[in-house]
Amino acid sequence: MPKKIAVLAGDGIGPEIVAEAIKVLSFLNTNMNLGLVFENALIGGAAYDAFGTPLPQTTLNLCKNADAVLLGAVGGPKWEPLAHAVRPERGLLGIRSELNLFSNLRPAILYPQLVDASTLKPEVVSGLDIMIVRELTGGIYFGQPRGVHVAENGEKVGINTKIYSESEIRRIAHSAFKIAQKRHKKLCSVDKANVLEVTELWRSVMTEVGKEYPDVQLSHMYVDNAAMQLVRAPKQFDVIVTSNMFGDILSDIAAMLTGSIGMLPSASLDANAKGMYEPIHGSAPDIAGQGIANPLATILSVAMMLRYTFNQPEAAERIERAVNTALDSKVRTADIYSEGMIKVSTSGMGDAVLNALKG
Ligand SMILES: NC(=O)C1=CN([C@@H]2O[C@H](COP(=O)(O)OP(=O)(O)OC[C@H]3O[C@@H](n4cnc5c(N)ncnc54)[C@H](O)[C@@H]3O)[C@@H](O)[C@H]2O)C=CC1
Ligand SMILES: CC(C)CC(=O)C(=O)O
Ligand SMILES: [Mg+2]
Repeated sequence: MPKKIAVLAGDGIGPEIVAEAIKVLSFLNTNMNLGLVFENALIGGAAYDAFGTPLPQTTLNLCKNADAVLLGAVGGPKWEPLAHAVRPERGLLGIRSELNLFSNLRPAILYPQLVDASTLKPEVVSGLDIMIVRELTGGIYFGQPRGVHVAENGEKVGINTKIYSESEIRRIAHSAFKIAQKRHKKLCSVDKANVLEVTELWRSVMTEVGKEYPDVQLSHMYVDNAAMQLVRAPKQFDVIVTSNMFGDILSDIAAMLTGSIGMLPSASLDANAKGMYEPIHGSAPDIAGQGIANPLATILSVAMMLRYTFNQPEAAERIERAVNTALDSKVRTADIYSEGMIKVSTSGMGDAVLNALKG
């Protein structure tokens, strides 16, 4: 039975980086007889332009019937004048929510070849390997009420609401503890429990769930301190678990420790590890169409897909080793380039990974 992958390239650099990931995955598909089939669909601004909605029903149906989804990125200045409800980003939030992808894994690993590209000193950052577990279908990006209203005094007010139920916190807690058990057994829950009641609940549920995982050392940290600690001494962390918006922000910080936001992949999983895989960055309108975007985050997202959804650890490791080999050969896209390296385009980097895979 073939396994179907829905491919949603999206906007901006999305199509450029997804093309490289598909190049790599197609090779492995044939070489290792993985039985994968691909089907493309529109999401985000591209879908809005074609159908007037950022998440067409046909795209949603395809994703629901697929075994996994590969996504590039959505959004861009072209769609910013639109009402929020039809903006590209709502298509992304919609698909995450419709597919119940509550557990977003964002590993931040510094490849040794990129130590000089990190914003931190080598002694602070070399060997960095942390996992951010971000709750993805709740919190302030989804809470109601939302919107801009005119108050009784005639003034406009903007409203977003951060809501978490106990069950939402409990399920992301279990995801994070299970991941920590397979790593160094250290979990740091990041919240703002000193100010926000919703995260006071977050902290108490984390502590309660922690009793079921006595082998994992649980700590708590306020998000402002966590942002600071990530750039002061990031190797103190093993696994971080946090809410939707805090995880969004902290993972962009963590990305720069690895040299570039173009290096960080992600897996967004439901309760059965059916998932959507995407780089953590956006559609990078400032460099779109120039063929200079770094495709490694998307290629590494495909490795996560093979590991988490298709249970093909050997195929995943082959991709990760090939990325290592490509970096050993000194090829660098502009975002991770330094003196003495060989500057390559988006497809040049994809080719380097492909050639490494071919051995
Ligand atoms: N998952 C998604 O689809 C996301 C979508 N967005 C959307 O993307 C659009 C642009 O957002 P920004 O805030 O500019 O964030 P962004 O992540 O798209 O770009 C931030 C900076 O990082 C650079 N960058 C990003 N990916 C790169 C790559 N692979 N290689 C080299 N450089 C890269 C960009 O050139 C830019 O200078 C917005 O519409 C935003 O809403 C933002 C984040 C995630
Ligand atoms: C639409 C945004 C929530 C996307 C984003 O910034 C992310 O998921 O990292
Ligand atoms: Mg983000």
